[in-house]
Amino acid sequence: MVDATNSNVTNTPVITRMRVIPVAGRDSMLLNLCGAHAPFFTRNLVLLEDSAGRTGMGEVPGGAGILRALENVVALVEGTQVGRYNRTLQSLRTSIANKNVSGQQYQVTSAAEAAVLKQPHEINLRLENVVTAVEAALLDLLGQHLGVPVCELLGTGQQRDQVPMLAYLFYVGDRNKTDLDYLPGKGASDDWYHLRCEEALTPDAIADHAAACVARYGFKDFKLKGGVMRGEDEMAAVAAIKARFPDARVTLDPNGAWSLREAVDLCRGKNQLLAYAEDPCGPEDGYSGREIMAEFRRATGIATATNMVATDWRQMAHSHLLGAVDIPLADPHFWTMQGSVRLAQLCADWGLTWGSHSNNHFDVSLAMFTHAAAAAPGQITAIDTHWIWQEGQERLTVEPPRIIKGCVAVPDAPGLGIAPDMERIEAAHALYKQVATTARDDAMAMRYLVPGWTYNPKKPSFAKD
Ligand SMILES: O=C([O-])C(=O)C[C@H](O)[C@@H](O)C(=O)[O-]
Ligand SMILES: [Mg+2]
Repeated sequence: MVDATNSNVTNTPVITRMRVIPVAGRDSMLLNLCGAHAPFFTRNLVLLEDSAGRTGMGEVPGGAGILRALENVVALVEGTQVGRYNRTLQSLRTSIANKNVSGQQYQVTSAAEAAVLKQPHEINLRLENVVTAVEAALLDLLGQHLGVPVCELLGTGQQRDQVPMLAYLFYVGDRNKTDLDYLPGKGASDDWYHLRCEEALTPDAIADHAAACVARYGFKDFKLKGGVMRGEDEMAAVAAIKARFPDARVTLDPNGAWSLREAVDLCRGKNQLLAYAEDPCGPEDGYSGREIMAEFRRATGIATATNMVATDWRQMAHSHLLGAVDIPLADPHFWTMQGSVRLAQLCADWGLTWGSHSNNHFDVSLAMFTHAAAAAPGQITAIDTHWIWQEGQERLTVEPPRIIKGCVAVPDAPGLGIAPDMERIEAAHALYKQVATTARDDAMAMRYLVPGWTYNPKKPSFAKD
């Protein structure tokens, strides 16, 4: 019998250093139910160095809570073997679960998070964010050690060569009405790099954004962030996109801002317009978001997607019993890379469709999304990415994955297929130190457009009364 403790069977490289680096990047004035994105977003980066001289990378949402939790687990990661990554991740889970994290501050950056934080699942999400940052970097190192891409190490291995991404469109506020440090765009007036910094509040302007994205990235799928204008106006914007790109799959995500009645009235009979509806409604009148979404689905026959009401395994089980969600958006940042692929396997076997949610992110996360989606079996929906709002001006890697014809090609290179650009990382860290306290305060930015504005989860943020 082989002795599992024998050093001969555990001679993979050892983690010699774990660095946790909070970073910031620039953003446009994107509108959502929570307000308007401020000019900067933050992320937490993990860099793991091993005894073979390699570096592995992981990226997760920003915020002081995740940062502190990552710093607290450094001693559990340094000195461990790359090949024993599951053991290391398990020790992280145990350590974090045993700590009382409820007293820590968590930075709310989205309507989806705001809704989630009202529920006890807050702690799970944070735990998984912390685990994912280390998991991604460990898998990156293991892939490099074995000479295989990360997607080969997930689930039943690589399922596709190309990962479809969607054009994630937003209404954009007028940065000139603020004294905040938003960057102006560049290039020709119809180019995406220019348009993404300009006000876009009408269906025509949104369709122009869609066209500019198609010209630059070749997307075939679109998502409009709703919960901003009146529901009718947002549906008109979807219709404007569809009029320009009749074959496109388009969805709208008001982050549960509509009541069930409004959602049904807006969407019933609109199957030609909406490929699926993302969180059209949420909890109301004592019924859970899952129950209300199930009613919406029965009343309209339109498939539903969510990153709000089926965000962990327990919610997923209830959601499935109710038939509430067709497309769980299993963002690997809060499901973990392994967990997200596990959910994809379940989707393939149960007749559901896997997809992923996103938040503003850098190129490390783009690579993580790509590998998780590459390992997702069966039919998947084009995955969310905010990268189009950063691409061309932000990067932390030497050569970020590229979106071409609406897809990212799965890298053949070992690991995540990316390499850190330390100069860019140091610059993003220096920016973080300048802006961390105000980054992604969506209400603050919205108050420049609507004085005295406050968040109401059931009222579109920019709709006139
Ligand atoms: O699908 C979603 O709900 C999201 O992408 C959440 C994000 O935080 C989005 O609302 C945003 O970036 O404003
Ligand atoms: Mg969503």
